[in-house]
Amino acid sequence: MTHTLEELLAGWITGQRWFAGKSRAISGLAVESATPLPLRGLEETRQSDVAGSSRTTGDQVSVRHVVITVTQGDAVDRYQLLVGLRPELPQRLRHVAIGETEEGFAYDAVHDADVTGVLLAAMAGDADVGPLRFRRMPGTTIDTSLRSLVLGGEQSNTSLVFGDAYICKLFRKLIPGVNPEVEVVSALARRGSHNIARPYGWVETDVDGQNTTLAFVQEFLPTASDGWALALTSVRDLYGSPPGTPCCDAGGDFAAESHRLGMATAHLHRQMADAFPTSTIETPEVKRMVEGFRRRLESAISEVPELAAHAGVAHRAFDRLADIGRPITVQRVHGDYHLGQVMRTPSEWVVLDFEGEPGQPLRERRALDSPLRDVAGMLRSFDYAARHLLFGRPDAEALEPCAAEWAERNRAAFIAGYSAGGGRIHGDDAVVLRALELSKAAYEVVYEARNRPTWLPIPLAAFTQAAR
Ligand SMILES: Nc1ncnc2c1ncn2[C@@H]1O[C@H](COP(=O)(O)OP(=O)(O)O)[C@@H](O)[C@H]1O
Ligand SMILES: O=P(O)(O)O[C@H]1O[C@H](CO)[C@@H](O[C@H]2O[C@H](CO)[C@@H](O)[C@H](O)[C@H]2O)[C@H](O)[C@H]1O
Repeated sequence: MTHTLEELLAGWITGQRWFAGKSRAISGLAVESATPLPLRGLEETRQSDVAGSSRTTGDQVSVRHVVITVTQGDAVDRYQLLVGLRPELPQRLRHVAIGETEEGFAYDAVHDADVTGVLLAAMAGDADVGPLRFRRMPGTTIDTSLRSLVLGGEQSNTSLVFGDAYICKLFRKLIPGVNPEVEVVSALARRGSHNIARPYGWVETDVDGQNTTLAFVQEFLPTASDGWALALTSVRDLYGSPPGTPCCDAGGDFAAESHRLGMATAHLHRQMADAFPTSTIETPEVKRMVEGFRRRLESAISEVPELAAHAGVAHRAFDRLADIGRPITVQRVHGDYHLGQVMRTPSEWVVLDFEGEPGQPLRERRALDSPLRDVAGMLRSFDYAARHLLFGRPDAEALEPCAAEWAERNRAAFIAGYSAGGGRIHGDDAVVLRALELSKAAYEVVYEARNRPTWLPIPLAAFTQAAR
C-alpha cells in the first residue's frame, strides 16, 4: 500500500537523530516546498569525469529538496530533507528508506552518493534551482566529481564528506536568517585566517522573507584530530602512569598544545574583531547581562533541582560581575567553544562550528559578547576532559587530584597562550571569567540532563570547585 510523503515522513522523522522534537507528539506535518534537483547535469559531469564508472544516476532516479513544517503543540518547526525517489530501492539504500509513495520508493538521499554530487555541481555553477540559490565562494573552484559519505556521530545537523576534500553541513532545522557559521567563516576567510577551514560555497533560500542558509561547504581536514580526542589521550596517559606522577612528567602532556590553542583563540578573536563591529557595554548593560545569567541559572534549577544547592556560589560570582564598575569590551565570538570544536592540523589549530549555542535564538547567537565567553567555554572543556575519564573507574576518588591537576595545568596554559597571542586577560577579568564559567556550567547542567544524564556530575562539580 502506498502513502503520501507527508504520512510517511511523520513516522520516519521521529527516528532521525537530528529531529529536535522527539519528546513531543507530532500533530501535523506538511510539505512546504519540494524542489526537483537537476540530476541530468550531474550525470553528464560524472560520465565525463569518471569514464567507465557504473555510477550513473539514471533517468529513473529523482531527488527533491523538501522543506517540511512539523507542528507539535504550539511549536511549528521547519526541517529540510533530500528525498530521493526510485522505482526500486537497491540493497545499499534500504536502511534509509522512507517508504513507498505513488511515485516510487522514497528514501533519505543524503546517503545516496550517486546523487549528492548535485549539491557540488549546482554550487560550482552558482545555480538558482527554483527557490534554492547555490553559491560558490568567489575565488574557489569546486571538484564536482567527488563522492560523498555521511559523517557519523552528529546530532543537530548532517554532514557529507566529499572525497577527502569537502565537508558539506546541511542545517536540518531551518532557522530564518544567515547562519552565523557562514557569516563568520566567510569573513575570516576573506581576511586570510589560518584558523578556519576554507569555505567553498553555500546554499540559501528565503524563509519567512529572510535569506536563510541551508548548507555550507568547507574544506575537509582529513589529517586533523579534534581537540577533545587529543586531550583525552593525554588524560588517559596520566591516569595510566604510576601513582604520584606529575602531569608534566606523564607521557602525552597536553599543556604545550593548550598554550598553542590559547594563542590561536586570541588570533581568531582579533580577526573577528577586525571583521565585525566591536563595542563596550557599560554598567547598566553589564547588570542586564548578569540578570540573563541569573535567569539561566533559575531555569536550569527548575529543570535540575539538585543545582539549587549550588546557587549561592553562582549568585556571588554574578554579584561581583554586576559590581565590576567598568565597561566590558564586546565583539563577535564563537559562542559554543569547546575542545570538540577545534581540530589540530599538522600546522595549526583550526576552529569549527561558529553557530553559537544550539537552541539559542539566532539574534542572541549573533550578538556581540565578551570574548572571554569563549575562553570560559574552553576552560570548562578542560575540566570535562579531565573528569569524563574518571567515570566508572574503581580508583576514581584516588585519581581526583590528578584530574584537578591536569585541568588546572591545561587551563593555565590556555590562558597563558591566550595572553601571549594578544588576548586581553588581566586585572579583574578573573571576575568576568568566573561568572561566565558558572553561567556556562548552568547551561551544561541542562544540556547533560537532557542529553547525557550520566555526565551531569561534571558540570555540577564546577560549582563545588568554585565554592572552595
Ligand atoms: N572541516 C572539517 N574537517 C574535518 N572534520 C570536520 C570538519 N568539520 C567538522 N568536522 C568533524 O565533524 C564534527 C562535527 O562538526 P561540527 O561543525 O561541530 O558539527 P555540529 O554542528 O553537528 O556539532 C567535528 O567534531 C569534526 O570531527
Ligand atoms: O558541539 P555542539 O555544538 O553540538 O555543542 C553541544 O554539545 C557539546 C557536547 O558534544 C557540549 O559540550 C559539552 O561537552 C563537551 C564534551 O563532550 C565538553 O568539551 C564541553 O566543554 C561541554 O560544554 C556543548 O555544551 C553543547 O552546546
